[in-house]
Amino acid sequence: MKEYPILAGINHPEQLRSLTSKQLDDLAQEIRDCIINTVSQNGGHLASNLGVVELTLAMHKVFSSPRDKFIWDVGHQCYTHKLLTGRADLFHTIRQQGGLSGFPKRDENPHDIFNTGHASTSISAGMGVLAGDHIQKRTNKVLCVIGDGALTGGQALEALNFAGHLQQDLIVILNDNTMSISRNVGALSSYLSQLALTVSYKRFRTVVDFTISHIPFVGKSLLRWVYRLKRGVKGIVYKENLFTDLGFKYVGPVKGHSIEKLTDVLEHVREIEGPVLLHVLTTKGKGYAHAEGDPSSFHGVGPFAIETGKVDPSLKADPKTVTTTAAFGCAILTEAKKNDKVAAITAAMSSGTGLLPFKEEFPQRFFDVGIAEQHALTFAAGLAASGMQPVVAIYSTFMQRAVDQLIHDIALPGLPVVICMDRSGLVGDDGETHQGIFDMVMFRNIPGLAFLAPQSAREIEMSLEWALGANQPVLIRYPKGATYSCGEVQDTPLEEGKGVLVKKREHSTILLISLGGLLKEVVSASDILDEKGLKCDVYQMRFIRPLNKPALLGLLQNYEQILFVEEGIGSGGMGEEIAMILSEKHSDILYDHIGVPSEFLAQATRDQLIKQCKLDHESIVARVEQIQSELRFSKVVDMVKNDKWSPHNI
Ligand SMILES: Cc1ncc(C[n+]2csc(CCOP(=O)(O)OP(=O)(O)O)c2C)c(N)n1
Ligand SMILES: CC(=O)[C@@H](O)[C@H](O)COP(=O)(O)O
Ligand SMILES: [Mg+2]
Repeated sequence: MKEYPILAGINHPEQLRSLTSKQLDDLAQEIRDCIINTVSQNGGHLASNLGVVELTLAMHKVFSSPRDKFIWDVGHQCYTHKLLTGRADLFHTIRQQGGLSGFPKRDENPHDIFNTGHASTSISAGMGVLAGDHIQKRTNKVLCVIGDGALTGGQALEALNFAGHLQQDLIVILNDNTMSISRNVGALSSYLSQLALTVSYKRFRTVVDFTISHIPFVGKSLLRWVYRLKRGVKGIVYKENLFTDLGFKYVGPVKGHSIEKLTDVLEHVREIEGPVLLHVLTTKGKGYAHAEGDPSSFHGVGPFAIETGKVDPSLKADPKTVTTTAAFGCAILTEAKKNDKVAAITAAMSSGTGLLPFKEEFPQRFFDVGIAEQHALTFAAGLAASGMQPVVAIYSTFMQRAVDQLIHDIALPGLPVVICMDRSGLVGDDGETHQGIFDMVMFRNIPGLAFLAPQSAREIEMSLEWALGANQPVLIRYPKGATYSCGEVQDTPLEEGKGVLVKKREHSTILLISLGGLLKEVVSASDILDEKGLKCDVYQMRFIRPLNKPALLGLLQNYEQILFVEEGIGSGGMGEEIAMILSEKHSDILYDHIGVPSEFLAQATRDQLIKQCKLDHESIVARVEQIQSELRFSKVVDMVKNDKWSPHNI
């Protein structure tokens, strides 16, 4: 911390109160440098964090955290808050295994009042905390910081509705940088831009006030006329707006990069009774030219070189590697070229889900609905009801938002909506909130829904083609990162309910079954086992539902031992279903299954998490060997029991 002398002296945010204005500005610069340096090494949400340095400093100066409670929507902008609340020393560990989380976490620090990661929850949570504090006769303040992107989420609007009704002293700070991950979209976003124009209006008014009012005789009436004209021309409502209509007091818009100004405004806001919305205008990426110039690319980044803003060449993926995201982006383009009914929908994740090429080529059939997963699914259902073939591209973790829409609006009426879930399985450094490990246990038993799990680029292509021809709801899940293929055998055409035997060895008695994004680990394990003299085959499940049970049983009966490996929660997962299918017919086959433990998994790299969950190739080998030795042991016991013991018999 030597390079950040002021920051190093801050152990508690109260200390900010003794700093001069100049020291606070210097501290803001130190914090920016610290965030840029750390994120350039660990990766993280750079642009969003750089945008709220001054706002966070002013909040901590005016209010008394943790007595006053700060709730950060999404939570990806909490780095300055972490740095000011006794975590500066550990900041270099952010988003790393065993280190600080990239999001607020209650069990990490008492200043983290509420865990976040998924968008649009802060106002609901803040209302709950405030109502609870009120009942318990506490007099603290509750502040929710929500971005213009997160405000597009339905839950945020439900909460505004409730806050306006309850009329408790909630402070909502709207951090408006006109950006979601990509440029923010929707009527609300346009409305906020209109509202933001009142800043220039106010400045204009000050100048006009002074000059016109000094004109003899006509000055005052001319001034009134100019105000009217200005309002009329830009359609600006100066005081009343959507928020005041909902029962909030509205303050702003305020420029968000002067600590002094923000401090003044927050001191004023602190005294207001009833719910208040402070509208702050910030620049995403503020203070780092590369991020200001391209805030989308610097929203969430991996390690990069500070000078150039580019990824360190030594860390770049092999250019031949095709990611699952790119494979899907390519596949949907191919389908859309063949079929003009194919439409694509994203909930504010056009870049992350690989839909940018589609958006470019078919803008009429592309819909970014904002951070609104529930709406995305029911909107897709509506498109399907009108005869279109909608494809929703979404992260597995965000599908959790839309379970009822999937069941009630899509599966129940059997509407042909295809849902492509990227980042299914272990995602890594975003941690608990973003792991895509629940989708299989949540969705594998929904009637009428087909569910596929491709691995290679060709399989992603075939799965989408199959789904669009199936005339039923279909879910397709694929992992984060590179596609994986065992070669030509994996290009075998897709057959409903069946997988593919990707490794076949002579006289093998062991079968490894892979489901999800772990085929590479499973194949490596089989190679190691083969070298050790344990012959095993590898089967890749392509369908989670429907399953062709006779075909599956026909395959399974050829083996003495089967190990099922899935990248999803093991308890209640497919491994258990296979156990049941097998036990009905072949209870003599030794069967075991491994999956992700039923736990919330904190941040680490994807590879570290695979190891931690004992799903890596070494752990798979160890598991097979352990079962083999148990098998040998039970054979010996049987022989001894039957008086047939001989070392040559095992
Ligand atoms: C439910 C949900 N959907 C999608 C996301 C992915 N996501 C994270 S941040 C973000 C944009 C947020 O924009 P905004 O609230 O304006 O914050 P900014 O990054 O501009 O500071 C999105 C879409 C998420 N975290 N949660
Ligand atoms: C905070 C958030 O939800 C997103 O920014 C998410 O971190 C994106 O993940 P990817 O980097 O995998 O697209
Ligand atoms: Mg924003």
